Amino acid sequence: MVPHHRAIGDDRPMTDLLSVNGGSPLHGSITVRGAKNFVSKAMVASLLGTGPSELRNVPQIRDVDVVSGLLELHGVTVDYDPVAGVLKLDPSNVESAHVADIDAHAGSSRIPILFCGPLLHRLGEAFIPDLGGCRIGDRPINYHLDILRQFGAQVDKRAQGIHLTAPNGLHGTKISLPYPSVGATEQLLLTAVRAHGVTELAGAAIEPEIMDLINVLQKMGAIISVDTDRVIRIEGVDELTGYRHTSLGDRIEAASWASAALATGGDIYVKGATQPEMTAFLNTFRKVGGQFEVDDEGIRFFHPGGDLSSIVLETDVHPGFMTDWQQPLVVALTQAKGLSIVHETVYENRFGFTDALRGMGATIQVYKECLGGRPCRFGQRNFLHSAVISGPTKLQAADIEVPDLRGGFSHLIAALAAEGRSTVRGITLIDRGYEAFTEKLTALGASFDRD
Ligand SMILES: CC(=O)N[C@H]1[C@@H](OP(=O)(O)OP(=O)(O)OC[C@H]2O[C@@H](n3ccc(=O)[nH]c3=O)[C@H](O)[C@@H]2O)O[C@H](CO)[C@@H](O)[C@@H]1O
Ligand SMILES: C=C(OP(=O)(O)O)C(=O)O
Repeated sequence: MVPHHRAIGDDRPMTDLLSVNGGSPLHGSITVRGAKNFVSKAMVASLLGTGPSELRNVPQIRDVDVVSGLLELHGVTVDYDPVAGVLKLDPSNVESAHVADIDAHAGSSRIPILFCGPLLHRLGEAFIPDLGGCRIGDRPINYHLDILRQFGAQVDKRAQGIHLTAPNGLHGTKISLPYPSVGATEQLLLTAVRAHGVTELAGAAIEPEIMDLINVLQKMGAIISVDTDRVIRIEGVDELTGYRHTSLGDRIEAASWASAALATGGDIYVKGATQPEMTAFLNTFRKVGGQFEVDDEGIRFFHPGGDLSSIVLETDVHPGFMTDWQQPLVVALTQAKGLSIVHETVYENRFGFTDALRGMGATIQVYKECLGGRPCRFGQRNFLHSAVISGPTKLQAADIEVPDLRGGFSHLIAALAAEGRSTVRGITLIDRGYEAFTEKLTALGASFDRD
């Protein structure tokens, strides 16, 4: 396993506090590599292969470390070159891991639940630790467990984690998801590709990261078709090989830097950002008043000067405006003229990070009603899932604590936009999904200390 470090090749430990001297626009060029929400899944897929796999464009983020550790516990040989971004995974000697070792990974990320199908196929049983991930809602795993049961798995919930077996093997089935969950769709794919017979999933999520996982599985020998009506069909096969694949870029990281450019009045070229995966974000960015230029290698995002415009926005599953883009963009909306409305329809509790923004002078109110669009699943319940942002407001420096991955990056953007010296605590959480972000801040001319 490769521990996450301050910079590629630099193994000094990092502190958890960043002091930011804000108030200056970010200017310059940075690179984003592979998508956190794809790379981790492609790593799990390697467990299904009879031979080694090679994944390229792999970023040095903590979620890669976590999944590497879990794979190693199961006997997979992991060899990661962070400079080249090449990850080699050899599953030739997959074995059951010690339960105590697995439990030690409790709370580390949400990826362990995706080990179920591959381990059941490989070993006939799976031990899964309690999941982690961002606390932005309840995040139940009922769809995952229902899917696994429908394939024929027996699920035993324990005081810590879950234990699964498949005494009669796993068999293709017909499933309809009540909501197009990304994780549940991936669960189904990783289980169906080697199940006996045909599986059909209606109501599937079709995020670009899922499409790239399908690319990987097809390279391994799987037979998968995707219809335009969110129906995915998989014909199970007896054996899958390893794969060689280059990850798609991280569209969430790219949008986060774009939002930082807008909030600070700056100009950032994001090498590795790609247009097709960011259509919904680019439309919104333009409506707010940001400008962008797309070329073959990336996208330049910049604030053209003048006022930004307020907007009405709803987060949604792909191809809509994704929820993970919401938090960084809200910081930019504090600088837009007028009232913006943001309706979060994917997670019921993703506005907690606005408390700190209010403390910095932003005018943001959160409501339990579905504002600005259609009613969503959270409407008749007690969740503060709509926000009204009134701007522009001058942000003031403050001492803030990182609540979660995207909320933390948003706080960082706010600190960079605010005049004066802010302290941002708990920034190692940001390492979970933003590669070398302090180096990128330096490249963009930010003034801060991390030591
Ligand atoms: C590692 C990773 O890829 N994380 C992403 C993934 O999370 P993740 O796969 O966890 O998100 P889901 O798409 O599954 O969740 C969407 C909604 O479905 C609900 N749900 C989900 C599963 C379930 O069994 N029951 C249930 O009710 C969730 O509570 C949530 O309200 O997709 C999200 C939506 O694009 C992104 O925000 C996350 O960054
Ligand atoms: C919610 C996120 O990730 P995770 O599912 O890993 O918590 C995210 O990347 O914004």
